[in-house]
Amino acid sequence: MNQSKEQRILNFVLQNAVRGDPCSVVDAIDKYCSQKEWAMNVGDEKGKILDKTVEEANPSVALELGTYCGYSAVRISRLLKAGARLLTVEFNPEFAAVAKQMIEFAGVQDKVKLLEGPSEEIIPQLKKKYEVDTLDFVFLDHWKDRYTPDTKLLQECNLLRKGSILLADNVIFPGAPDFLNYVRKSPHFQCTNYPSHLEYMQVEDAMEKAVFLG
Ligand SMILES: O=C(NC/C=C/[C@H]1O[C@@H](Sc2ccncc2)[C@H](O)[C@@H]1O)c1cc([N+](=O)[O-])cc(O)c1O
Ligand SMILES: [Mg+2]
Repeated sequence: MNQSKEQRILNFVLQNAVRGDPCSVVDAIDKYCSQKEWAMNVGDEKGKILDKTVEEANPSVALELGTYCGYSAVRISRLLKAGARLLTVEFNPEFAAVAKQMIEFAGVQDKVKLLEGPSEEIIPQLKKKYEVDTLDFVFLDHWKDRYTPDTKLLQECNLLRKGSILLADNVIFPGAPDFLNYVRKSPHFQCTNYPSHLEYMQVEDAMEKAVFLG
């Protein structure tokens, strides 16, 4: 049975990155996806915006929606302080299997918990089943039409606190117009837009930071 693109990306990492070195894993994925096969990793240009926002948040508990191959899970977790953790949600079992191996090869498995299932089911379980009080940082990079309902769900489940930082990928391309509308109009969020480019392409894109005001 022939390999998926995600398996080819993982194999390239296993052959070309250094086990236990998250930066080498991130660099290998970027090398493969810029030179061989495009894939929807956040990439290095937007990845640098992600890095800065994670450093600003300095989270004890972070959530990622949309693990895919694990690129941003590795990128985020490499910046986490001792004892901090990232919960990442993926509902496609093939992608989750690749991401699990990517996370373990990078050596960040003690910081990252991959939760398999749809975000709308997992978010309401975070407090009781995953012992979360509130989230310090949330990276939204899953289906773009889920950004708004899941942001509302995070609020309804009391998972955000004054100062919680949400960062959304792709608000220009493929676009998340209803999310931009929702957070920019809401009195509960202070928003900042970070223009950038689509990963590995010369297409305009942007990330949106939305800080919860309580
Ligand atoms: O479509 C995009 N991303 C959707 C991502 C989806 C990821 O999240 C889950 S969906 C899910 C659902 C519910 N809960 C958890 C995960 C999918 O299995 C995939 O792993 C996208 C597309 C482009 N592009 O150029 O077309 C560029 C990007 O940067 C993108 O992020
Ligand atoms: Mg994306």
